[in-house]
Amino acid sequence: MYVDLGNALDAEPRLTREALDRLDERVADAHDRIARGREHADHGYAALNLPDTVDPDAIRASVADFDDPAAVLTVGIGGSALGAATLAEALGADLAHYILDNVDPAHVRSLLDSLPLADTVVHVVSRSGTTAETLANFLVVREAMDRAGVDWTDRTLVTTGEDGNLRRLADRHDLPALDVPAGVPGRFSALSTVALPVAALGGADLDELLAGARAEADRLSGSLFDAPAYAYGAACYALERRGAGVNAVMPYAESLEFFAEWFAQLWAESLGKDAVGQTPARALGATDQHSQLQLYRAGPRDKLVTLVRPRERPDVPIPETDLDGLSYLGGGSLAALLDAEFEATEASLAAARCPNIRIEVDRIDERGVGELLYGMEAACVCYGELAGVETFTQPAVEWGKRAARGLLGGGDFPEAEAVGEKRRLLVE
Ligand SMILES: O=P(O)(O)OC[C@H]1O[C@H](O)[C@H](O)[C@@H](O)[C@@H]1O
Repeated sequence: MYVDLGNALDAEPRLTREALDRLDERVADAHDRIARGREHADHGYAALNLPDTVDPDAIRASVADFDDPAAVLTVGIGGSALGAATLAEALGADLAHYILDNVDPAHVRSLLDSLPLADTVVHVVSRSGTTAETLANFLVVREAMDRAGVDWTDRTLVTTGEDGNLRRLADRHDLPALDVPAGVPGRFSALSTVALPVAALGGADLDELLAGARAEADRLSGSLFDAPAYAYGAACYALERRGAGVNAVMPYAESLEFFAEWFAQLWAESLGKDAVGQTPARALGATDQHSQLQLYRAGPRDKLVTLVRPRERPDVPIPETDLDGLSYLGGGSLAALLDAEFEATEASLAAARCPNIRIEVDRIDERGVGELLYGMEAACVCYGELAGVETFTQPAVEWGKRAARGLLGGGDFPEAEAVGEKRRLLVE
């Protein structure tokens, strides 16, 4: 992964090269803490060991019996869905991958009506094994398969923790079940049993994916100037402290659209604590040049824009045309056009002194995606160390989960009482 910080310097909010040099001493300390955490496989830090601790053979074996399914359905939410979505979109070009994360009944019904259930593999994922949305959706999927005369126990793979309702369900029906690795929070689990089965079903080379992640791990060092992941994490932290409370992540690749969503959870849930944090915004180049870019360039000076692209991509030629005014396009190619748009956006932000950072991988292939996901995770951990937050917890999310569970009669949760204390000012 390549990280270019040039346009992040001396913009507005203002980060100087000298400030980065000073921050580098703290990055060295952060790196020591991260290295120690990895060595002891402490909670969260263990995620950065995944390229070495995950067993790709076991993952390949877990999907080997599902030969060539027409579709794969991931039932999970948050970190238990977005990693699979990211990998499937980036690498599984021929894989028909669907996600059931939300419990919007209209969506669930229409998706189940359209899926070839007899030929669909269902991967149910929940680290805790208790998440209401995931368990409810799975019960609905099971029943839909039953009604369609499909033996769902033959079509289901589970990934979950040691105990919890999903583990009990898997045991009761003797379903194939993979373990969520110990010490790895959901949003850091893409390179594990949580998302790799879908990548394997899509024909991705898991060894290369992990090799990409390992290459990025090997670049972690005590200086942000030698470690692309730390360069990104530290620059984001420094810019946020100076007023860039928003980080708009804009990949110039359609197959990285889910990556931006995955990143949003990683950044928001890990770093949004103690009145600290950087709000992730999702954009897509070149599409959002024609919508959101206006705000990024000319709106409040509270933003960093992260531009992401592969250095090489497959191409499509643009046919020649004799239409005046279009001749500059004819004979060119879509990749050249997209790259020109990328360069132009970067330059337009720089000219307006809006801080932006360029992140590149060689290609959107297993190696590139492994580098990118691992690099962003390490960047996030580095940011968390510098900010002094508990990167690996999500108490605000848990609060809401308990309130919802209490409301549904799933136990005695005092958080549910807040529902009665809400204020209203209804205008009809
Ligand atoms: O994997 P699960 O236990 O079902 O959790 C799924 C998601 O639930 C919560 O909302 C957590 O805050 C997320 O970090 C997690 O990814």
